[in-house]
Amino acid sequence: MTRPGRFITFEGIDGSGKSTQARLLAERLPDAILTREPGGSPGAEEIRALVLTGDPGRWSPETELLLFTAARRDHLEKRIDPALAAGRTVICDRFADSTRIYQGATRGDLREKVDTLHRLMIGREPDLTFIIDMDPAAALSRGLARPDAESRFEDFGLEMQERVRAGFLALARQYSDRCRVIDGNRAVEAIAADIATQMGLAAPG
Ligand SMILES: Nc1ncnc2c1ncn2[C@@H]1O[C@H](COP(=O)(O)OP(=O)(O)OP(=O)(O)O)[C@@H](O)[C@H]1O
Ligand SMILES: Cc1cn([C@H]2C[C@H](O)[C@@H](COP(=O)(O)O)O2)c(=O)[nH]c1=O
Repeated sequence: MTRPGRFITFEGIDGSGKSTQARLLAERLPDAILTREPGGSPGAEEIRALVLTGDPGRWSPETELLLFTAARRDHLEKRIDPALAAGRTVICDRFADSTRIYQGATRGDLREKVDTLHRLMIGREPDLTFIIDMDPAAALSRGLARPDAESRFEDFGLEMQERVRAGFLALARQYSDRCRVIDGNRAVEAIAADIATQMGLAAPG
């Protein structure tokens, strides 16, 4: 019988190094698929383009919540659930915790709606979540320096990043069974070694 795979997510503020660390972990696990949100399936990538590009004031927090949830539902159906059912490890760069923080507690105060939609339409929680925590000013300057920066949420600036960081730290306390806070104010290799230890892997060589 196939053993259901493990579902591992990376969360944190924009520019904290989530994608870098998710990729490095995926490279160490031969059975892993690496994916991201919003996106990860063709339909969800289309929704990503809709929600992350264009005028930052285009969507209300409520509409954003619906768009991110629709993208997640498609991603789950088409990619995450089939991979887990096949016994693979799924490593996802952001998942429902981002909705809890951005739409639920930062851009809007929609916690109840976020929880209700999650229960009705998603239902899945990660087995393990790495929250990459770092100084928002440093993360913001990293992000803004990237030529490919597409996260329009970076436009909301430092104060927003600080609120998001506080939100993720509070979430880590709330879901302490699955969340591990990782100090992201370090070199890439040191962070990767920390994550490898938490995973029970040998430090990267
Ligand atoms: N520990 C680190 N030290 C210095 N630079 C880093 C570190 N980790 C990542 N970077 C660089 O910072 C930038 C952002 O990294 P990355 O894309 O991994 O972050 P992210 O959290 O996924 O960002 P976003 O959420 O905005 O997509 C990249 O240019 C990356 O090379
Ligand atoms: C999943 C998800 C994401 N967001 C925000 C968070 C980021 O600012 C962008 C995604 O950009 P990244 O470069 O891929 O990190 O979207 C959100 O507001 N709600 C969500 O559910």
